[in-house]
Amino acid sequence: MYKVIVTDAISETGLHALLSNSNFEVDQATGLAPADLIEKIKDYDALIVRSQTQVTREVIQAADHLKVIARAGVGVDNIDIDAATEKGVIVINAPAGNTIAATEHTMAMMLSLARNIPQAYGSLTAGRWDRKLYKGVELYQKTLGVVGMGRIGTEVAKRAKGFEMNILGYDPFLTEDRAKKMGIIKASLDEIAAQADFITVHTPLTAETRGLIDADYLAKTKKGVRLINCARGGIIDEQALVDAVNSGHVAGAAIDVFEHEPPENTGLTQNPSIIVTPHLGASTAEAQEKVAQSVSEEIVGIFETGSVQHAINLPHISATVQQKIKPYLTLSEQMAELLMQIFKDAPEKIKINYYGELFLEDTGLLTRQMIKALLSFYLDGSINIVNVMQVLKAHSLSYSVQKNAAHKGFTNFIELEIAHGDKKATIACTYLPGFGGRIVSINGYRLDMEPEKYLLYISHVDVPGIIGNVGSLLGKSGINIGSMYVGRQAVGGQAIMILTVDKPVPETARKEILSIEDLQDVEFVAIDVPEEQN
Ligand SMILES: NC(=O)C1=CN([C@@H]2O[C@H](COP(=O)(O)OP(=O)(O)OC[C@H]3O[C@@H](n4cnc5c(N)ncnc54)[C@H](O)[C@@H]3O)[C@@H](O)[C@H]2O)C=CC1
Ligand SMILES: O=C(O)CCC(=O)C(=O)O
Repeated sequence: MYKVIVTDAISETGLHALLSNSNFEVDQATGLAPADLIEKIKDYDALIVRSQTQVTREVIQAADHLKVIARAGVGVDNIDIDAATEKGVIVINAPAGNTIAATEHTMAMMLSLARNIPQAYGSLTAGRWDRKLYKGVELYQKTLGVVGMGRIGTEVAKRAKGFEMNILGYDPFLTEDRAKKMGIIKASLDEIAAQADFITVHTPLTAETRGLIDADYLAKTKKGVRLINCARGGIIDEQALVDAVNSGHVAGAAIDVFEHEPPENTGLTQNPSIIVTPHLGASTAEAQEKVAQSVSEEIVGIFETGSVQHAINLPHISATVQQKIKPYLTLSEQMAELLMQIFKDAPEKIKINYYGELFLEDTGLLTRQMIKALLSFYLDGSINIVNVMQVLKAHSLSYSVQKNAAHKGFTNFIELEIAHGDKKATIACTYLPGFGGRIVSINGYRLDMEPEKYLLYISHVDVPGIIGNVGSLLGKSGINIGSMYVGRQAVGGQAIMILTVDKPVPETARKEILSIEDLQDVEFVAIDVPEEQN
């Protein structure tokens, strides 16, 4: 049973995937004080938040079982991603569920700003009939600058075109071609400043975008410009905006998000030319259901099948690629576990070669899986595919990945090499559709071995009688041999023998086998084999 805690107001219908699954127990506890969250989080496997809950380093460090932090929305600036990655906790979000809601809120803010709707409403409801004061401007044929042409910026641009506005788009990833197809103009920030009547920002808040629209930038804008921020507080410098509005250079602003929430700057929130909403961009019934549904389904997937789609702290891998590399996920991990148990020394260098069709795929997850299996031999169980690269770096270990379209006789082939000083070991695997995974070589010896739970790895000189002697010693210890794989360099030369056995080989039996003449090494290997593979 996995325990999930939801600490912000989330759509109950959207949580259906979790609430209807008997493997999950869901507790809802909104408005927790930071100290209460630190106390409570200890018991939970997953945490779901919106933007209210601050998931700090202290919260993450206190979470003994936490595997997933899910943000039911886009921005993850309320979550300490570095702390989560260090602890091996996957952070996911729901990137697309509230795009339309935030887009429509931006349009509502732009129209309200153009026509002074909130101010006029306030005036009339206060008993005044003031038509002169609230004369507005049209959007028609005005120039709109969209800063950040991602999901929301793009949808805003599409809708603004419906109002027959001229659109200037700025985004490091916006190409001339895409701009042309959308019927907008790719522009620089300065071009937007010089030409735009309205500027709307739709970037995340990053070191680069904090204060992107500051006093210097505002000074470059057209007199009478109107600004909208439905993205993140801080992209437009609040005090610079207030000053520019009060000076009359900026005609007005519409702000949904603030540097501190709830906002502290009354010059901003009580300014007659600035309209404000309390972070309502994503607050529609539809968006809340979609984001809750997205994170719920993904949490079920992570715990039940290991599939991750919207991880912030893992490389993104599309569903199609996940499908293609799936057969290799367990196999590559088993191969690395096996190699470590016969190699024993901590690897100082790790080399991974992908051959065949895998050459074309994103193999980042397989690389992480193998390195995790190697390092887990010496490091504690807290290492996982989320934090493995950090652990690797912290131990100053190097790894390299090479890809080669050549097949090496198989459609796909993965080779793993580890080294400690001058000592080296290699292993390779392939996947045969219809037959399953196979280890096809160890230290240069060719094999055709199905990974099994318990193995005995023996290196010896190729002389008669070894197999019989090993078999009788195992029999004496009541250990049954399931199958046997042998490989040799030359008749009478170096050879290896791998036996699959039905139960663990006790250390006394291993030592007895090791004393057989012409036998150099005997290692008992236990690898993680899922039930369905047995
Ligand atoms: N007010 C609200 O309730 C909501 C706010 N948001 C916020 O809206 C923002 C945009 O969300 P999405 O469009 O879904 O994100 P997105 O990731 O699809 O788009 C962001 C775009 O910003 C661009 N960008 C990054 N740095 C930039 C820079 N320095 N200059 C120009 N462009 C830059 C990126 O290239 C990307 O195309 C986010 O901050 C998100 O947190 C999203 C939903 C609701
Ligand atoms: O959950 C919310 O209401 C805030 C949405 C938001 O800001 C986001 O998704 O980035």
